[in-house]
This record gives sequence, structure tokens and C-alpha cells, in this order.
Amino acid sequence: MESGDLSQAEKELIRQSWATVNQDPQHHGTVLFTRLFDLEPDLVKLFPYNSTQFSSARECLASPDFLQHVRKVMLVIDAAVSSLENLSSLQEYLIGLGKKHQAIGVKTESFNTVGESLLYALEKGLGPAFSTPAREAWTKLYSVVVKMMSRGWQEGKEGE
Ligand code: HEM
Repeated sequence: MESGDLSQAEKELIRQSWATVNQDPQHHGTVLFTRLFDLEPDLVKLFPYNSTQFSSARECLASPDFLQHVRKVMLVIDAAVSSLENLSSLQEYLIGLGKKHQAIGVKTESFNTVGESLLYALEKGLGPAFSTPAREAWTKLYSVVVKMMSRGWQEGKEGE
């Protein structure tokens, strides 16, 4: 799907909701990852900073290194929201990012769980303002991001 599939009204819903959530990316990003680890607890093992694995999601979520990753994810989403008129400008970057995550050991299905967790965090952050059309718009946007990352993931897999 290309960015042209998002209507102007959908782009506006995305911008509005992100303006609220992005006031506190650390908090909403932590809500996202808390949900992600509830849904897929094994993902905690893929964050071995300084070669030591966290023994629990709670320990991982409290680590400054991990919080940097939360920040990185929120920055990628912010870049997507800022590039709604031209999402293909992010293509090369997202392909590279997908390749990197393949090397780290992330499965493509986990990208979808991140998407679910993002919707969860938006819902928690926005409450009733997170309308059904807003949810649909975000689902479309995130699927463009995942599609590009998955392409890179596949390239990484084939290059093994
Ligand atoms: C599916 C679960 C994910 C896991 C287990 C995971 C894990 C990791 C790990 C271990 C690193 C390297 C250490 C670090 O930079 O903190 C990393 C880097 C990174 N991740 Fe993730 N990640 C996941 C999802 C995502 C998603 C969905 C995004 C963005 C939409 C993302 C964005 C980034 C960025 C921007 C970097 C830095 C890449 C660089 O250094 O060039 N990650 N990730």
C-alpha cells in the first residue's frame, strides 16, 4: 500500500492523535512495550544490552538502554507521521531497519504484535478521542511501515 491510500481526512486524524501522544513519547512508548511484552514475553530476550539478558519484562522496561530503544521506535513513528505525504521517502531507511531486526532475531510476525500494541497505546492515551476512523487510519499507516520493514527482513533472510 502506498501513502496515496490514506485519504486527507485519515492523514489529519493521524496527525491530530499523534500531536497528543507525542507530547510524552516515553510514557506512551512504555505503555506500548508493556503491552508488547504481555502479548509476547519472549521478546524480552532479544534485548541483551551489555551481553546480559533481562530476567523479566519489568527489569527490561526499567533499563535506560531499553528506554532508548523505546525512544527510537517512537521517533520512527514520528518520522512516518511527518512523511504522510511521501511515505516512500522512508522506504530505504525502513528496509535497512527490517534487515537489522532480522539479524537481531526478531520474527516478522512480531512486527504485527508491535502494531497491535501501538493501537493499544493510542487507545490508552487518547481514550474516546481514538475513534474507529482514527484506528483504521493508524492501521493503514502502520501496515505501510511493516510492509517496508518486512521487505528488508526478507532480504536479510535471503542473504544469510
Ligand atoms: C518487535 C520487537 C522489536 C525488538 C525485539 C527490537 C529489538 C531491537 C534491538 C535489540 C536493537 C539494537 C539495540 C538498540 O538499538 O537498542 C534495535 C534497534 C532499533 N530498533 Fe528495534 N526492535 C523491535 C521493534 C522495533 C520497531 C517496530 C521499530 C520501529 C518502528 C524499531 C526501531 C529500532 C531502531 C530505530 C533501532 C536502532 C537501529 C540503528 O541503530 O540503526 N524496533 N531493536
